Amino acid sequence: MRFVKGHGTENDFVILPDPDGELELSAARVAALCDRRAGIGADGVLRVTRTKLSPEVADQAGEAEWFMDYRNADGGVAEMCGNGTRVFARYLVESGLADEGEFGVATRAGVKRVRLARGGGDVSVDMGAPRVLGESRAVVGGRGYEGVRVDMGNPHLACVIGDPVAGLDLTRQPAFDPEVFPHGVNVELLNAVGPRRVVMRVHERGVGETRSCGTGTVASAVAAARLAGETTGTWEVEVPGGTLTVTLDEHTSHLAGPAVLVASGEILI
Ligand SMILES: N[C@@H](CCC[C@H](N)C(=O)O)C(=O)O
Repeated sequence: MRFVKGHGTENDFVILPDPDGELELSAARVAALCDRRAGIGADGVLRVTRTKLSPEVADQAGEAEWFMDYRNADGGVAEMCGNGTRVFARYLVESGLADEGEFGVATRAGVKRVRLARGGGDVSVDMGAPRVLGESRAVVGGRGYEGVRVDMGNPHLACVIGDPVAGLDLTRQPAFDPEVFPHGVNVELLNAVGPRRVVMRVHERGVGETRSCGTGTVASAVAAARLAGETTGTWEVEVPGGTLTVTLDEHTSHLAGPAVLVASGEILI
């Protein structure tokens, strides 16, 4: 089986081309591919398949030829992945499956419009309107942090905190209220470091700490904006793997940053 490896601000993915929808992708298979010692290593898998061949998203086929079937490193299915969408778009354009410019990508959270040029540069994606659902609490290293619940298609709890995020221990899943998040949650911890500039770390559901999370950066911008009494504007979100730009307007949100393909090969396991 062929694969391509790519990343967006070091949120990394194994890309599996499956144009005819023939691949049986079990959770165990995904976890084996994402294993950083016995496999290729990645935060998740992006299966590239035709929308019209995928019953769960076939209604999006008129707007998006290709479906990003995203799986977390533990093998679980997630609704949406912001960096994954950008890397997926990069793969489609560089492999000739889509033309540069703007086009739709089908996801479990609906069609996402992406914009990019062939050969490099930023990939931007219209992430849709973040839904603020209220507040909740995460506990990290015995300390509780209040945060904002943001639905980006997938669940987030974004906490603007006073402690420096650099000192946090994110080797374990932060504790959260399972009644509020029955399907788990991605937890972002952030410091406001300047006007519309934040530093963020994230513990992703189904993965662990990652070096970036696109949906998480949008949730973080929403949390920082609320604290500043703002609803629109452009935020720079520094993550361990780089910097992403998040723009919030009245109707939607945009995420922009680099998306890079680094290798391709044959899977032997
Ligand atoms: N890294 C992603 C988010 C991937 C899904 C997440 N772990 C979940 O389970 O919801 C991003 O860039 O958004």
